[in-house]
Amino acid sequence: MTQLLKVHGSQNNFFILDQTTLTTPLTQPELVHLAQVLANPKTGLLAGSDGLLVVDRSTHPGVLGKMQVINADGSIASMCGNGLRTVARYLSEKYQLAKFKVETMNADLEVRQAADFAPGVPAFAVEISPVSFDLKTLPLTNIGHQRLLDQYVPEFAPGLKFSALAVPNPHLIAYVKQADLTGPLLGELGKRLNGPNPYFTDGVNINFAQILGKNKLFIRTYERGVGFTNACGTGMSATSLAFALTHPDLGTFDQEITAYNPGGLVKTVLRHQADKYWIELIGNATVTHRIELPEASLHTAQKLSAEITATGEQENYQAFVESLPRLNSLQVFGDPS
Ligand SMILES: N[C@@H](CCC[C@H](N)C(=O)O)C(=O)O
Repeated sequence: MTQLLKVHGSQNNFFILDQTTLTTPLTQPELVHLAQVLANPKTGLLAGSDGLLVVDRSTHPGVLGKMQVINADGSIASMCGNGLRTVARYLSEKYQLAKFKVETMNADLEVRQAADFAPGVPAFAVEISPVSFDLKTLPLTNIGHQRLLDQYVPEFAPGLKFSALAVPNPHLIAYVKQADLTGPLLGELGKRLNGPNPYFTDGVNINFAQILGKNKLFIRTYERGVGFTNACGTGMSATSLAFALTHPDLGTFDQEITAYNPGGLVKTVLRHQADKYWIELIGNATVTHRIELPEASLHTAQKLSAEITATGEQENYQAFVESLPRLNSLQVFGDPS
């Protein structure tokens, strides 16, 4: 029998599979197929997920493990901030370490255990980097700019100013009024820029943020490869950085920014050294279920008959979100699993 974990960061839900525990590790096509099956609310376990986080050994010196991110549609992402916190917790418990590095597609990133967010709500802090404003790295083409920071792009939506950056996965950001945060525009733009289009040829994560005050945002994300999620860790990191650069009176470096999202909240801390930016993302790393199933069924992703045990952590998480201020109709207070 093999164990999968169902986890979340701000109710951005994932399964974790540790390839090192298998007699025969899954091939890459098997992993992609498994991710699609597990994520699907009909074929998956526990109402599906936003993706699969694959843990493996790292060959890099001084790095404890490796994370691969597979989106719900089977596409591969270079990073996942909420997911990295949960992988950090998994590796921290496996190796009894509180601070270490995890290999991701483009960088070995620092992670550390943080103070619990609330009773029974463990939290981790993870490094989000490298950051790039060069539109070639997203890629974003055919808009006549090399960088996009708080500029009107009528091709995307008239009347909104956009910023774009890679952290290193691609993000498009707009600061909006509450009507646009909850209205249909984000979904329409998300579908358009993640289908065949001349601008984001590899798709993009789109973040609409409402400015709530000094160092305070509410962020809703339409994710590439997924659709609407309860939260996107890299999205909240990128949106916090763009906030401080475009609204320096309201967003500050080296201080905590609170980023509310439909699934809860995270804290971000923006850092800038020489010409380099990076972000510390701090938030819950919750394990909701432990799932035992035969290794063979993982290879085929068929007949996923599993023994599922709830950990009880979701009740603690729900008590935490219930204590948050009611900000809008997007907030998820029910049980997502
Ligand atoms: N939910 C994630 C981001 C996952 C990857 C994204 N969909 C992409 O394709 O870039 C996060 O918490 O950062």
